[in-house]
Amino acid sequence: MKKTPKTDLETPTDKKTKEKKSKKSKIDSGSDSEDAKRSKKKEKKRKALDLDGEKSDTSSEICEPVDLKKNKKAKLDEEEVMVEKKVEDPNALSNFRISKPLKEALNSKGIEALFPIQAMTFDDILDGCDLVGRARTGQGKTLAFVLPILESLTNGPTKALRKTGYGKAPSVLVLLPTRELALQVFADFEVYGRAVGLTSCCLYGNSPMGAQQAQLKRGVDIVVGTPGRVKDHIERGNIDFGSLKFRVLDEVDEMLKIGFVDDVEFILGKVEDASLVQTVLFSATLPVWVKHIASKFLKPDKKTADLVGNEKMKASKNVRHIIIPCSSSARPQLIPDIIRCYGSGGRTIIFTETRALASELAGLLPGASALHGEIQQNQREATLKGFRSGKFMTLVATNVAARGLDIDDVQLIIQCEATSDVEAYIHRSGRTGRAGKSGVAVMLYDPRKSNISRIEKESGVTFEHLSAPQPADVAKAAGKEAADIIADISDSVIPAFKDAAEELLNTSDLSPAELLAKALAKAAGYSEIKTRSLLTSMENCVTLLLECGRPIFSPSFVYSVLRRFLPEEKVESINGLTLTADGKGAVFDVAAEHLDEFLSGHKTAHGVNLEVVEALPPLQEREKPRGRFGGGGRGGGFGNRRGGGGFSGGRGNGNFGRRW
Ligand SMILES: Nc1ncnc2c1ncn2[C@@H]1O[C@H](COP(=O)(O)OP(=O)(O)OP(=O)(O)O)[C@@H](O)[C@H]1O
Repeated sequence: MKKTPKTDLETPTDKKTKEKKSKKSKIDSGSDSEDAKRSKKKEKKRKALDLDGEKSDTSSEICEPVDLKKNKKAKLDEEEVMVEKKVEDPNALSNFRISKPLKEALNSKGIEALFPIQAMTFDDILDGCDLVGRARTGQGKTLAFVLPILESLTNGPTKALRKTGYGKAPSVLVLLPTRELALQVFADFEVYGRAVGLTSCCLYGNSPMGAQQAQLKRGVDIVVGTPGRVKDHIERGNIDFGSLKFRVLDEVDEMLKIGFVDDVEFILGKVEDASLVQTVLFSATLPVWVKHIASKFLKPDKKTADLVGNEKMKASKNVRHIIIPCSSSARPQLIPDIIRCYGSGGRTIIFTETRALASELAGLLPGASALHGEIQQNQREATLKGFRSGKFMTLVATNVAARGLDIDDVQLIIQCEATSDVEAYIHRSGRTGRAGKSGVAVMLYDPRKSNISRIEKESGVTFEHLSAPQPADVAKAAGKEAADIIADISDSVIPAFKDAAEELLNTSDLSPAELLAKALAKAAGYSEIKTRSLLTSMENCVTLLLECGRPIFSPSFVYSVLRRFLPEEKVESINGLTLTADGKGAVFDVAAEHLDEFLSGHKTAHGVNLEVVEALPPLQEREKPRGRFGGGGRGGGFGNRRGGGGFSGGRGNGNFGRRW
C-alpha cells in the first residue's frame, strides 16, 4: 500500500515517536514486507476489539518485544512509564499521519488516540481508497472520515488539486439524512477544518437560502448538507462539483432509503468524472440491499472496514437492553418512574413512532421538550441546543433524532413501543452508551403486537425482560434522595419548625420514625403509594392469571369462562388480555378495587384457577394473521372491549409518508 511520505507531517514529537516505533520493530512507514503486512493486519484486528471491551489475549505483547520492554522498564521511573504507556498505544495520534495543528485540535477535545474504526480506516482513506465502514453506534465514525479527508486536503494526495481563493469550488461533499445531523457533522468540520485552514458550510432545508448561497459564492472547501437542500442548490446553479475530491454518505442506509435515494443519485451523478473522486460510506447498519446500491457509487477496488461483520450483536454492547410490557395509556405514569430508576440523573431521550405522540408526551412529562419534523427549524435547533446544554433533561423525539446524534450524558433511551424496524432499534438505543461509556435502553412493548423475538434475532440483542418498576420501589429510591436533601437543609430552619414538630409528635399515634417517613414522602412528592400492574403497567391495576386445566386457544374462550362467575360489566372491564406462551393460560388486568370480586367469584367456577401473578409468565407474541373468515384465531380481538385502557397502538395520526 502506498504511503504519503511522513516527513510532510512530522513534528519533533513525531520524530521521537517514530524512533521509538522503529525500535519496537513496528511497521516501518516505508516497508511493505509480508511480515509487516501480517503484523499490521494482526494489530488492526486487535484494535478493532478494544472499544467494545473485548481484549485480545496478546494485547500488550503486540506492541513491543518482551526483552526490550524489560530493559527499558528497568530504567524508567513511574512518570516515564506513564509517558511510555501513552506512546505504546498503537492507536495514539502520533502513530498516524496527523499534522500538528490537527493533533492539537484533537488534544484540546481530550482526544489522545484514535478509536478502532478510525485507526482501521485512516490510512486507506488518506491513501485515496474508496471505503465502506461499519462500526456500532457511538464508536467515532464521524472522525473516521473527517480526519483523513482533512489531512489529504492539506498534506496528502489531494493537496495539490484543491482549489483555493475566492469562489473556490468545494473539494468535499458530505450528505446526511437529517438537518440536526448535518449541523453536528458540520460542527466537527468547523473545529478540525479550521485548525488546518479549511472552510465549510452547511446546507439544510427550512433555513434561509440567501446566506447559504452567499457562502457558496465566496467559496468553501467542504459542503455538508441534507440531500433535498443540496439538490436545490445544484438546480439553482449554486454549486460546482468540478473540483470535488471526496463524497461522503454518512448513515448510508438511511440515505439510500426511499425518499432520499433519488436525490442522492441525482447529486452524486453531478460529478462528471467519478474516477477522480473518492467515495466513502459509513453507518452502524448496512443491510445487504444497501451494499448492492452502494456499490454503484464506489470503485471496484473499494476497501471495507467492518467492525460488526458477522458478529451476532449488531447494537451497542455498552448498553443494557431492557423491555417492559406497557399499555399506551400507562406510558405517562410509567415513564417518569423509569427515568427515576434508570436515568442515573443524566439526560433521557424518549422515542415515539409519531409526531403527535411526541408532542403529547412532551406536554405530559415534566421538564420535557419535543423534537420532530413538524416543528419549525429554528425551534428544532433551539430545542436541541437546550437539551445539549442541560436546560432540560428529557427530549421526546421521533426518528429525526434516531441517527447519529451525539449528545453528552444521555444515560437513558426509552422507546415507547416496539419498532418493527430493527435498524431503528439499533440507532435509537445507540444514542446512549457512546464513546466507551455505558447506558440503558428501555423499550416499552405490547406483547400482542410486538415481535420481540424478531428484533432479538436480527439485532443480536438479548433483552432483559423486566416488569415496570413498582411505585413502592420507586418511592423507596425517592425517599433516600429526600433524606439526603433534608440532611443538607440549613439548621437555621429548625427554630421556626420545631414547635410544630413537637406538637405533631405529642399528638400523633405514630412513632417519630413513622412521622418522619411521612415528611420524607411529602418532600419526595408522594401522598399515597399506588400499585402497578405487571402486564399493562397501569396504576391501581393488578394482573391475574387464569387457567382452567386445558389448552386455551382464543381470547373469546377466556371471556366465556369469566362469564361463568362474573357479571357482564366486570368481564368487559378487563384489560390487556393475552394468552401465555405455553397455551395453558391467559393473563389480564383488573382494577385493584375489583380484585376481591374476581378472586372470590372464581371459586364457584369448577376447574377454574385465578391468581394474582408475582412475575409475568412468557406470553404469546404478535397476533397471527387472521383466517379467511376473520376473528377467532389465536390472539384475535384482545383488550378492553369498550376501547378504553388496555393496549392500543398510539399510531396513526393521519400523517402519511414520513412520520418524523
Ligand atoms: N478517538 C476518540 N477519542 C475519544 N473520543 C472520541 C474519539 N473519536 C470520537 N470520539 C467521540 O465519540 C463520540 C461518538 O462519535 P460519533 O458521533 O462519531 O460516533 P458514531 O460511530 O458516528 O455513532 P453513530 O453510529 O451513532 O452515528 C463523540 O462524542 C466523539 O467526539
